[in-house]
Amino acid sequence: MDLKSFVTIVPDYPKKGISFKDITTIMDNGEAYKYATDKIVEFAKEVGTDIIVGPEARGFIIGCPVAYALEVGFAPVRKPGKLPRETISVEYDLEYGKDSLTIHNDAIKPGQRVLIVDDLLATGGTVGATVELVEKLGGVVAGCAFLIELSYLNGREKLEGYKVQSLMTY
Ligand SMILES: O=P(O)(O)OC[C@H]1O[C@H](OP(=O)(O)OP(=O)(O)O)[C@H](O)[C@@H]1O
Ligand SMILES: Nc1ncnc2[nH]cnc12
Repeated sequence: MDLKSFVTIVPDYPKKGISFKDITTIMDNGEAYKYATDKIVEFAKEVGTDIIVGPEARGFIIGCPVAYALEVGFAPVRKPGKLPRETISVEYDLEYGKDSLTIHNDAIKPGQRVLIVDDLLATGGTVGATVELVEKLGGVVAGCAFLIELSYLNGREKLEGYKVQSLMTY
């Protein structure tokens, strides 16, 4: 399947002046959504996965069906103040801004193999912070999977030494 044909490019994303890659047109097509999910499931099996971790909000949309298909758990990574129990947090840079991410401090068991899943790799700030959160809890990052990688932003440099899969590159 030509997954790229389901991505909608918004050339001048309002106010932020970036070329936005809209994945909602993958998700609202059952076949495309399943195809993308199945590809990440294959990668998850290859690297060995005990649990999926995904950053809000689009990481949930991609990560949860992968967890369901693998019959493993999903642990959410969220912006501060959203998770109800005790968390650990890490600061990170976005392509357009700065923020922190948090995870429940008991979400990952030490030694668990974690697949980090998100819709898109841009500067790598989000995934870099997510890797840090997982490792702080004693998890082993088995790999990182994305639908889209914006290679011109060099986010992969933040993932040196980790297994990375992107289904589409721009
Ligand atoms: O590699 P980076 O430069 O960190 O950018 C990638 C992140 O940016 C977007 O999320 P955003 O923070 O916009 O939140 P959203 O998923 O809630 O829209 C996207 O879903 C990734 O998580
Ligand atoms: N260019 C982009 N398109 C969609 N989501 C993004 N998140 C960060 N940069 C993005």
